[in-house]
Amino acid sequence: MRSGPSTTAIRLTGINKTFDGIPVLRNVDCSIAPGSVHALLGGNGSGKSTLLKILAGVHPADQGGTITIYGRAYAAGSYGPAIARQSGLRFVHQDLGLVPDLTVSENFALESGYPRRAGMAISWRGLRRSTRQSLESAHVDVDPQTLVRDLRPSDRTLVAIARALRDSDEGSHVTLVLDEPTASLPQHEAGVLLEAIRRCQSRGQTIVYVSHRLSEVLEIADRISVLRDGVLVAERSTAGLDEAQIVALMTGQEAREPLARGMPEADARPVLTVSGLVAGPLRGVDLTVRRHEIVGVAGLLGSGRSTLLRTLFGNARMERGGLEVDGAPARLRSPRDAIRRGIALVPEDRGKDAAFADLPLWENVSATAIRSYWSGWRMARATERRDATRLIRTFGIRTATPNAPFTHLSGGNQQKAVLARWLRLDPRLLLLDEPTQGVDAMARADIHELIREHVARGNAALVVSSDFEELESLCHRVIVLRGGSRVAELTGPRLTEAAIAELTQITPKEPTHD
Ligand SMILES: Nc1ncnc2c1ncn2[C@@H]1O[C@H](COP(=O)(O)OP(=O)(O)OP(=O)(O)O)[C@@H](O)[C@H]1O
Repeated sequence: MRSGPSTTAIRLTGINKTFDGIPVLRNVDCSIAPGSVHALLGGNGSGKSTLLKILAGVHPADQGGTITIYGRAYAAGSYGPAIARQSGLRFVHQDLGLVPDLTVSENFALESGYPRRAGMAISWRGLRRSTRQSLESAHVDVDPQTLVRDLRPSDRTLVAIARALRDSDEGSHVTLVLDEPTASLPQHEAGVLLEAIRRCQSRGQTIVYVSHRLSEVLEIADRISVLRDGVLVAERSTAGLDEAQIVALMTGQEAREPLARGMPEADARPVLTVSGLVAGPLRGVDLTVRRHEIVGVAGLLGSGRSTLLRTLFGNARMERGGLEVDGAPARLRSPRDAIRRGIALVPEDRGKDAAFADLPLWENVSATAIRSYWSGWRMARATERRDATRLIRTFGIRTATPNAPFTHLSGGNQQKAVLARWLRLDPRLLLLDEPTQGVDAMARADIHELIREHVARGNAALVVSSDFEELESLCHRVIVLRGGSRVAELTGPRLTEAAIAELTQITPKEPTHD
């Protein structure tokens, strides 16, 4: 740890934030020690991102609080992005802000500008050199000439970190703030990132870090601060803490036991039978999903896992193969065909693919059922709204009002809303792509329970997830895809997180896109 006069890197005192008259952060006091890894935890919607945005100067806090960085105090109301930057704060947000079709150096130049030679021509060599230096000093082993889209996911995050740290001088006070850096990474790639965080810490940098992966937090963080409904309810060392204690801090209640994974009958009728499916990267995949069954699909990026779901939802062209739904041959040429056959898809990117971002929450929940409110000459809007409001309650979606725009909901609540919308159609086959990415431990348990209840009613689910722990705890069976082929199936005692991780990774080099 660096020696210096200040025993606190960042101190927040009396921070309040109100959106449209609704308090989101209430009198938050929080201290972060220099050279520590400090995790900011809390359920979906508890106020973590809002607090980080206040620290970045993106959202102004309400008048009255103070932000102190290495001994310099700023009134929260007059704090802004320039002060954050001058004070050595560097942010990496979840959507890394990298342009996939530009090279790593060009992405660096987007923020720092292009170096110029005399005569004002861009010095491409100078740009590559300075980018290489920044990557080397952050120990990131990536060629500056590579296109960002060709990098593996953990390298993209490392590049974003190196870019954030690029002009931070040795010995200066730097605080790296990471908002859910491992949320979209498969477990083995998350490990690479945690290593990078440890290296930053060993160089004396302070790291503030938001994550829902509690095992990871216990592995890497020195201290945690826990927000519950906008109030900071605990700040303590991770020494001696376990996951159940953290969940109890986040919820104010004892941790719940997960529901048992009931086994489907071996001779249950197939809901879906796929034979010899060829589509995009998929090279002849066979698959059966039965009533009462949750089947997981594991594979690295490029294995074909998302193409499989898209094809089954009529969103990607099936080049060859056979498909049966409930024992009858099916041709799924569009999502409409799929929905008619009782198939629903909850996609991975709920912001882009799944939601009507500007519409209120209740209309988003209602979107799949609009026709049932059309009575020939007018829409029964009041009934529609009342039903949606009931669903919002049943699904435990936390919102101040059903009228809130979808984008104002926190990540986990957005995911529950999208799930609510599809489950109300009672689909025979529910397709889920990364169902709990960015979702807190409690909402994750709720979502798993909703999926289990749905299949218990005689339906089936097919789940793609990079979170192998999720596949182990949720699924009855997991198939492993590699390079477009099905290479293994795990059931019973062989279905473990470790076995899935090993089987997905055997080939070292695979394309990076589905
Ligand atoms: N721009 C906004 N306008 C109105 N309300 C907002 C806005 N941004 C966030 N909120 C509300 O503030 C509360 C806190 O949201 P925030 O995104 O900080 O939660 P979070 O702890 O980061 O959640 P998650 O873990 O799901 O990302 C939520 O109720 C959210 O709906």
